[in-house]
Amino acid sequence: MDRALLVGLDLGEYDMKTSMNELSGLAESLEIQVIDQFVQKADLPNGRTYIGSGKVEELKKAIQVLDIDIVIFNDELSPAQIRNLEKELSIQIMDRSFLILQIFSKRAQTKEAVLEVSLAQQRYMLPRLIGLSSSLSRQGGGSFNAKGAGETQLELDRRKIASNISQLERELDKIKREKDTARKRRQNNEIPVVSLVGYTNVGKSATLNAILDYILKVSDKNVVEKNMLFATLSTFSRRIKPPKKPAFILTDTVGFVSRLPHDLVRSFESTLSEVKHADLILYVMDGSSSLAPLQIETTTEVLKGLEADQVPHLYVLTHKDMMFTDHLSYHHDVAISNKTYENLDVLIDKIYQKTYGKKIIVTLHIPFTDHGVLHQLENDTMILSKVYNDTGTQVLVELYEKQLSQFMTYFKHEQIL
Ligand SMILES: Nc1nc2c(ncn2[C@@H]2O[C@H](COP(=O)(O)OP(=O)(O)OP(=O)(O)O)[C@@H](O)[C@H]2O)c(=O)[nH]1
Ligand SMILES: [Mg+2]
Repeated sequence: MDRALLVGLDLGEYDMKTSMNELSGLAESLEIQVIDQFVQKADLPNGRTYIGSGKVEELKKAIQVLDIDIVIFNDELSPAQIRNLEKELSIQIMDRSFLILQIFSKRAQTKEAVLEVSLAQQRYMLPRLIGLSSSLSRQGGGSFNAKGAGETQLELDRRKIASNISQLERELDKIKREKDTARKRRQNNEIPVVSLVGYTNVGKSATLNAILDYILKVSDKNVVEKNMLFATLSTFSRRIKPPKKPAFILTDTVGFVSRLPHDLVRSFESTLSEVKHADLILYVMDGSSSLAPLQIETTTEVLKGLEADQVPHLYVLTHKDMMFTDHLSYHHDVAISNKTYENLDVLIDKIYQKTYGKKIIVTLHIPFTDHGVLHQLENDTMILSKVYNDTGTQVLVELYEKQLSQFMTYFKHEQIL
């Protein structure tokens, strides 16, 4: 197991303790052992080495005394900063972006996620090749033509990466087009799409599983839910059709973390485009965590970047079974438990109100010739009464406002409640 030192620069932009703890969690999920943390207060990062020269000296000593293998920085470093730090500390340097990319790379399973992570990694690498190649030629050292050979190699590497990037972009574009077609087909069916979004490990996948189990009585779990960062890296959609109600599509997707690497968000365009086209977004927060408000801030930021912040939404707190009462003061529409299923019915009700509108009671007249319609009403609405007459069936049904358009030709009148 690699032994790591974490380094953070406190520029007063965010809560340092929380952020360093999160970095520590990220490192641990790559099975890196965190030995100690260094935080320096500063007005600006040092252009050459990110932290000040005094701190670099201090780090050098700590690396020896604590027998450290990697130094991890809580920020994205410039190519020059990586190169200079590597030179001065003679040790492997990782920045926050690289660390997150590594985790994604380890977790990616579907073809789409694997391609997206590779694309993000190649995009991250391209401007950093100089740093990497200088450390390579240092290792090779001594050759009389080292500099020239290094430059040629650099050019070759650069071309290779650029060609990988366009290859990956092409493959992902193909997947995205297929998904667009599937989505259009769904939109034509007018089934609303509801997307679960939020910070990593807050309970998005668990919410999908709980709804499947509670509403549909499908007890075999459908998506992986795990107490680990970035358990889900691909989108998974399930059609949810409770008895006597219309269907909707529920989509689980990749979780966020604060300051997600820009390359990563850009590369996950195909996966995240689902969110942008959703009819309703469920902002999921862990109600048992004091970090919930911070997590929702991050989620809102990412959604803004995806131009998905205008989509109608609901704030959902999970972990109600483990929640401190004061956390109920977090702004939310519903607090649920995916363990006891408390309030899942409330959540479902709210999802219907947001996607299908309010409930109404109407009288419809279905001629005998359109018998299939009665069957559909039995399935998708609540039939309150039925009277047969000479020409067909007069039915009193309770349904959602937006369902009515399908049955408009049979409409007689609405009952005012
Ligand atoms: N007690 C309790 N545990 C929950 C609840 N919701 C989720 N969990 C647990 O929290 C952990 C994380 O849940 P996931 O559903 O995997 O989280 P996620 O948001 O999908 O995470 P990523 O896929 O990493 O983005 C799992 O161990 C769940 O079983 C809840 O309401 N109560
Ligand atoms: Mg998940």
